[in-house]
Amino acid sequence: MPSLLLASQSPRRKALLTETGFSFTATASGASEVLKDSVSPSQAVEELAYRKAQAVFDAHPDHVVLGADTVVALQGHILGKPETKEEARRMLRDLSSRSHQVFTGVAILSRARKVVFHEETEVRFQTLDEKLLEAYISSSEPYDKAGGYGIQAKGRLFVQSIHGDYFNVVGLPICRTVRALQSFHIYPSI
Ligand SMILES: Cc1cn([C@H]2C[C@H](O)[C@@H](COP(=O)(O)OP(=O)(O)OP(=O)(O)O)O2)c(=O)[nH]c1=O
Repeated sequence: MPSLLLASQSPRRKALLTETGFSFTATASGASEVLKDSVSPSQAVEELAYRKAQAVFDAHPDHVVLGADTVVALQGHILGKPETKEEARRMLRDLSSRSHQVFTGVAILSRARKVVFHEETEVRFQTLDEKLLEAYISSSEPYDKAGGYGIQAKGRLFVQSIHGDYFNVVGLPICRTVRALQSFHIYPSI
């Protein structure tokens, strides 16, 4: 059976794959995440997922390599990870009382096949309570996450509704990923 390499150091992606029953080895890709400004959210996540997978595949061509990338998009504009408290505050205020889209791109590469796709989930935030917002941005949670929140943790306090694959928001669209991995003869154990 081919063995799976995850081109990611994201703790969420590792946990999602493990909980779903996959065995794999995780390795950092070191791929550049710089993109042209004109690129759309769906193009961005597919391109970055591909770069991450390709960087690891180049070093391990006998494996099946999976890369992924997640961004939040508000009215077509990409929100990455906030670097400062001010940036996190601004991002979360922008998301307040509105719907945004979470895009995750996935690339799976082997010698025999290449599969690249993205999944989109719509998330609506309730009107943010200023006290909760200040407490949230004073925690460490927003800073390694696209859009500055984590739906799987305290960030769920802001979420009014979601339409689409929940796991896509956390960082990996499990349903489509499982199907795609099957086409590489990689199956979860149950
Ligand atoms: C919106 C949202 C994003 N995120 C995370 C998923 C991704 O890990 C992160 C977006 O950053 P990515 O650049 O996609 O991934 P990463 O840097 O964490 O890991 P790697 O490049 O090694 O694969 O935001 C959540 O955990 N919860 C959420 O609700």
